[in-house]
Amino acid sequence: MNPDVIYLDNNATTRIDPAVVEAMLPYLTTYYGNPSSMHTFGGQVGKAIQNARSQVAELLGAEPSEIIFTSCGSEGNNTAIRAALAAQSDRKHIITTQVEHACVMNVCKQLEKQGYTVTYLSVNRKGQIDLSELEAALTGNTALVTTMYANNETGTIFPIEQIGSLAKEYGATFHVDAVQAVGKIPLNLKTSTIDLLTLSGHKLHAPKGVGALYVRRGYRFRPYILGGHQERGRRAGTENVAGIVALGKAAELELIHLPNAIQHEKKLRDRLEKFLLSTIADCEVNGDPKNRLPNTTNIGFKFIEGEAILLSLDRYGICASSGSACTSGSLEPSHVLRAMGLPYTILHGSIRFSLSRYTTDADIDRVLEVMPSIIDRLRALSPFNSDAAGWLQEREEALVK
Ligand SMILES: Cc1ncc(COP(=O)(O)O)c(C=O)c1O
Ligand code: FES
Repeated sequence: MNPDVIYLDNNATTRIDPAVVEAMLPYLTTYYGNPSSMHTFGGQVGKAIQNARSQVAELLGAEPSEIIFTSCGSEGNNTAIRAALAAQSDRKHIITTQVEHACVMNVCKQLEKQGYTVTYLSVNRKGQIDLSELEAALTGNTALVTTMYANNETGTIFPIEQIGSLAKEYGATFHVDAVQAVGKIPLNLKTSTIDLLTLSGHKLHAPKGVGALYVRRGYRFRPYILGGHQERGRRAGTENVAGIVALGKAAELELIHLPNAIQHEKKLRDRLEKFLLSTIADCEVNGDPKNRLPNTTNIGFKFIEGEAILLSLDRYGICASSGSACTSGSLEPSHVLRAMGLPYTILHGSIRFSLSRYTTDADIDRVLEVMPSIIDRLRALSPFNSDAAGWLQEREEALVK
């Protein structure tokens, strides 16, 4: 591990567990056969894939036959949405939320151009949806309800089973983007209303470029990538064997680590949050404090730019983020925080710290040591740190009302 880096950006990606690297390496060197080949050399690789399938299934409380390996979370989400629409091709309505990841949002935008109607459920100041808005939107024409399990930016967890029960009442498919939930909180799909669920390896200490899609047994699944017969004809393409073995191992390790990791991350996250809120003026937590991932905190510091905070933290080797990795750099305020209706002054000054089981007390101590002076310095430089700021905020609050 790079000893100079304090890595608090685990919702963007995670460190690969050394045991995962060890498990995958033989499939990049010795066992390079094609799992579809007839010979024993290829066949043993096929067995490794089946083993990984069982490991991923076990983490989710699913059956191995319910797991399809994919190349990433984005592929899983694209596949799930298209599969749901193909399963009920007479229905032309989709329900999603205003805070989804780009790989759901942009598919929905495209589907609108292709004749589908999409309802984007709003969220409140905590980033929570209103179930009555969902109920009012559902009709017999709704093919799909697709929501995330937990938000990548704020960690807010949606009431998944309640959403699923409503979707079922109207015969709609329920797809969940659980990329940020798997490996962070326990899931049990045995007793769930979820039909399709997406996960991504690089968010749970496996490498980038591998993921999985859970498809409930009996679901009329239509493949998205057509070609050979891999994954029982449900996802064509020669398998990323090393990546799949890695994902299997990472899933197995999550089952072992999860209970302690939750306690560990929550304790450190809460300490970080409490200290910052009590020592720095004009800052607040964005998200739902009661229903939130244990590893995530998103904090808005009024009157300064989040990007400036990140650059200052970067000078100390501290990695955090604002918005999501794929939209950062655009200087556009996050669509998630915007949908939550946050005032302009917080919207631009919000940053996310996301922890993992590798985060240490010393990491948090270092952040606490440097943050107050970073914020003081930036506020002293800020053109908003004057009467103008108060005026701007009042004007905005008046507009919101
Ligand atoms: C909520 C959510 N969905 C989907 C994705 C996409 O996953 P991947 O990077 O594996 O394509 C991400 C990752 O950034 C995410 O945070
Ligand atoms: S690809 Fe991960 S945040 Fe966008």
